[in-house]
Parts: sequence; C-alpha cells; structure tokens
Amino acid sequence: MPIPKALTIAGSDSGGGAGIQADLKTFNSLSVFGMSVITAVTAQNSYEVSGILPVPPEFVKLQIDTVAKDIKVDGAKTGMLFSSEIIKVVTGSIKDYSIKPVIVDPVMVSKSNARLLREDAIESLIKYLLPESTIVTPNIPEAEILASMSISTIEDMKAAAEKIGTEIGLKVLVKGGHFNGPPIDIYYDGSNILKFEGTRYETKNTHGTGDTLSSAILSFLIKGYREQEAIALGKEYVEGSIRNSFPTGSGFGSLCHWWRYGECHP
Ligand SMILES: Cc1ncc(COP(=O)(O)O)c(N)n1
Repeated sequence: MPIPKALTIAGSDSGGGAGIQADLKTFNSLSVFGMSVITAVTAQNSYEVSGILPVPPEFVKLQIDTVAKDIKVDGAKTGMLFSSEIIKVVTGSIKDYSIKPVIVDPVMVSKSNARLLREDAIESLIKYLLPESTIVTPNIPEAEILASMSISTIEDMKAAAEKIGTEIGLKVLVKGGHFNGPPIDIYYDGSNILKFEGTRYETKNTHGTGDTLSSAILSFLIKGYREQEAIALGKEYVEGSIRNSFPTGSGFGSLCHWWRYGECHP
C-alpha cells in the first residue's frame, strides 16, 4: 500500500506548538507523509502572537498548484487562513484538483487571544470553503459564530451541529472542550447525531489541540478508516498527547505528539 499523503494548508507557529508545526508532527506520528502550504507566518510563543505576516494569495495558490500537479494529495486540512482572499484561492485549488477529503478547522482566535482569521473573512469561509469540504471541526465559540446562536448546553451543541450541517451541507464535529467536566464532542453526519465522550486532563499545556485533532482525523481517514472510527481514533490520539503534554514557555505548553513511540518525560 502506498504511504498516505496529507496536505495541511495553515499558518506557521514559530513557537512550534500549533499551526503547520503541530500538523506535521501529527502526520509524522501517525505514519502519514505530511506536506505543507503556508498561508501566514506568525511570530508566536506560548503566551502571545506578536506579529502576523500573511503570504500573498497568489503565492498560496502557487504552493498548492506546485504540490498537487506532481504529488497525489490523498486529503487536506485547513487551519489559519487569515483573509477572504486566501480562502478564495484555497477553495479554487481544492476544486481544481478535486482534493478530498478536506477537514476544515475554522481557526478564528488563538488561545493567547490573537485574531487568526479576519472578522470580514468569516463570510467567505461559510460561502466558499465550507461547501467544498468534508468535515468542519469548530470549538464552541466558533460553532456559535457559524450557527449564529449561543451554545450553553449539550442540546445547544446538537442544534448547532445540525444547523451548520444542513444549511451549509457538510459534516460537523462540534468540540465541547470549552465546557467543564469530561469533554463531549457532538458529530452530525448529515442524518444522525453522535456523541463522543472523552477524558479531561487538567493542564495548561494545550496549545495546538484543535490543529492536532483535525490532522489526526485526516490521517486516519486517508489510512482507510470510516469517518466515525477516524474521529474516535483521532480523539484517542489527542487525549494521549494531552496526557503526556509538557510546559514550553510561561504560557500554554505543548502536546507530546510522539507519545506512542517516544519519551515525553525523559
Ligand atoms: C499558526 C497558528 N494556527 C493555529 C493556532 C491555534 O492554536 P491555539 O488555539 O492552540 O492557539 C495558532 N495559535 N497559531
């Protein structure tokens, strides 16, 4: 069987915990060949994003075109997309090369509270990219924006997942990590609602958790698992990475992506 090849289209995190860096570490840990198209360079550490340098949209397109015309992309995920212009070129290339599956992590704001998607780009995300995608993985604040409703209970999460899924026409995993207690994620697969329950680990070392989950789900999907299995296995991988996480700087520390085969606490 050929090695599965995954493409991440996302921002660079110089601090190494999130963004492109988290995606590539995840692909590598799950024995998937990782490729990366960079949408923006951030100057970032564990507690702040001190600068953002967006890549010109035509150069984002050139990166995708150059990879896709040569290497078979078995699936892609998107993370930080920053602007409406970048969203439009990314959507165009996904369509041109019929890239599938596409997992969209609708990254809007970092843990350190910096805007990673311009406010005026949310409409383009909904109008252009999401209809061309397979699964979108919002956390609760992102799901509130995509569904235009407030979410404070599991029932609200279910309503939001179904609303986003039916209005836009894709599958939706609403991540409940922002609530207290065991993290419960709600998945709407186009006809049914499913509940995934996890274990909560009390730690501040959670930088890049969302990026890691969407990359893990993509990895399992292109390895041949069905969607529900890929989500369950992706969650199990992220939980292990959080259980073995460690501090980096003075803010949000990092997951240990290599917990399955290497030392996390030497
Ligand atoms: C380049 C980039 N992409 C994504 C995130 C989100 O990660 P988090 O929510 O952990 O801050 C980030 N901080 N930086």
